Parts: sequence; structure tokens; C-alpha cells
Amino acid sequence: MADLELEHQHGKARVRVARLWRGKRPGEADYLAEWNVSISLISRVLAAFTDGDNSNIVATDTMKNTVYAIAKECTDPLSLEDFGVRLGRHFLTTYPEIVTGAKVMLFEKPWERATVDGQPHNHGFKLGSEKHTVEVVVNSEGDAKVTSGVSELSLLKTTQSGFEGFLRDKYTLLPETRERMLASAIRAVWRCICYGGLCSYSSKPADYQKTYREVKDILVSTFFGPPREGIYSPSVQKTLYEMAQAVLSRFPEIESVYLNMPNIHFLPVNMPTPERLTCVFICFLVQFGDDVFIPTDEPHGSIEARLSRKPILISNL
Ligand SMILES: O=c1[nH]c(=O)c2[nH]c(=O)[nH]c2[nH]1
Repeated sequence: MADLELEHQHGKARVRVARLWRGKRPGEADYLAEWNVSISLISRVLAAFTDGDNSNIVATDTMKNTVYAIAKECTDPLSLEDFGVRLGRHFLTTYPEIVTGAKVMLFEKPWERATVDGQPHNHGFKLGSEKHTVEVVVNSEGDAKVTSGVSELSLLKTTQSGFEGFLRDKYTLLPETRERMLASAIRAVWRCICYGGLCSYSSKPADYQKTYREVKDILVSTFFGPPREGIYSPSVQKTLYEMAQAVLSRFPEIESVYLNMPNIHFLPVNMPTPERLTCVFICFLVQFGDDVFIPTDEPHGSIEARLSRKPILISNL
């Protein structure tokens, strides 16, 4: 109908693929990556929706097969980012008249090389915890905008955290404290500086894997502070800001960093006071002193922010 507009995309979600690169010579280590890939194409397939004309559809089954085929074509180990760019560009170059954009979302299962007797194992891997995540958007010129991230980075510190001075009203029960546990399952996403419109693939960081490891290290060390004394956190908000700031000051090529930090509460167990006759008995048995907690993530505090560099004004140059 003339007065209606349809926005559409189609793709395949959660294609799982594991790529093994065997050691080239006997005795050399194998490399392994397990990826979960979701593809979404923007293409000229309006008629498929409006008229049942499938002639321009890239079948989502083909997209799934393409993931395996491109993985096979990658003869050497490569980063999740580089794989995503290669995959996204494939659809634009294969169907230049039909596909006008591709979005590829990927995450890597954290297989880590196992250590046996202090030695890295040639073909043994064990599952780690946090996940490397990537989003790639490729436009019709083949420019790729790459966003990298980490999810489920679970951190906990047993002290050096408090929360005081917040607003109080008739519903506020939370006591102020300078001594609490602080735990979070952090999701971070960072994006490199783009010159012009979309980030061109040529302005990518030299080594995506290295940047990933170093950003993660900075997030962790800023959350905890120095090994012996740590660093005091007056709120999740302040710690989040310091983590984001540390990433931007260490990596000039990173333009913005987004952090999502759920506040996973560890509620100190406190038995009712002895004045309440019904619980006199149990209070004689157990005295808690900030040492037994109820961990709870439902509900949890939800704190998120993005820290970006201000654009440089040409007039200031
Ligand atoms: O670090 C915190 N930030 C908050 O905004 C908040 N709110 C709350 O109840 N506890 C906390 N802790």
C-alpha cells in the first residue's frame, strides 16, 4: 500500500562453528576457536515480503553454510573481529546488486590452552569464563565498523567498597556503609576512532586479540586496585567511570567505551535482635559479624554508562 513503509532484514542466528588449525609440524601446538555467529542482511527483498517473490532472497540456510565455508578458507588462526569482517564482506561482494549491508554479531567460547606440569599443552584446552564479543557492520562500499567487547567478566572484592550519602526518603531502608562486598558481571564494549563516516577496515587496531587482552587487564586492575591495599570504591558508578577512563587513557585509538555493571548484592546475614523473644534461642547460637552473606542477583542494581572522547572541532585545530 502506498502509505505504508516496510523496514526489513533477515539472517541466521547463533550459528556455532569450531575451527581447528593443526600444528604445521609434528610436535607443534594446535589452535582452536569456537565461535557463535549471527548474521543479518539488509537486502533488496521487499517483494519477498509484499508479493511472495523469493527470487532475491539469500536463504538463511546458505548464510549458515557460508560461516563454515569461510572458516575453512581461513588457513591461519585469526581474530573474531577479522573473521566477522571477512564474513560480512562476503555477502556484499557475492550479491552487490541485492545486499546493501550486513551486520554480523559474534562471540567466542573461552577455550584456553590447558597447562600440565606448568607447561602449555599442545592440544589440550579448558573452558575459561568471560567471553570476547564482536559486532561488525559492513556497508555497500565494503567499509566495516567494528565494535569489540567482553561479557560475563565476573569480579568480586571482599572489602574496599562502600555506599554513603545517597538520597533518603520515606521508602529508604538501606543503611550507609563503608564496608561491603562488591561484585559484578561486567559487560564492556569499545569502539575505535572512525575518520569520516564508517570506520574503515584499514584504521583497525594492529592486533585485535592483543587489544582485547589488554582492555580486559585494565578493567580488572582498575576494579581491584593494587594487590595488597586495593582501592576504595564509593559506588559502582565511580568505579565504572574510573574503569572507562583508564581504557581511554591507555588506548588513544579507542573512541568510546560502554560499561554495564550489575551490582550483584551480597546481603550480610543478620539474625533478629535478642530483644525479640521468639528468636532468643537462635541468637544465642549464632552471632554473625559481616562474615556470612546471602548472594543475590534478583533483583540487582543496574548501572551502565558510555564514556566517549569529545569530537575535536576543526575550528579548534
Ligand atoms: O554502588 C551503588 N550504587 C547505587 O546506585 C546503589 N543503590 C543501592 O541501593 N546500592 C547501590 N550501590
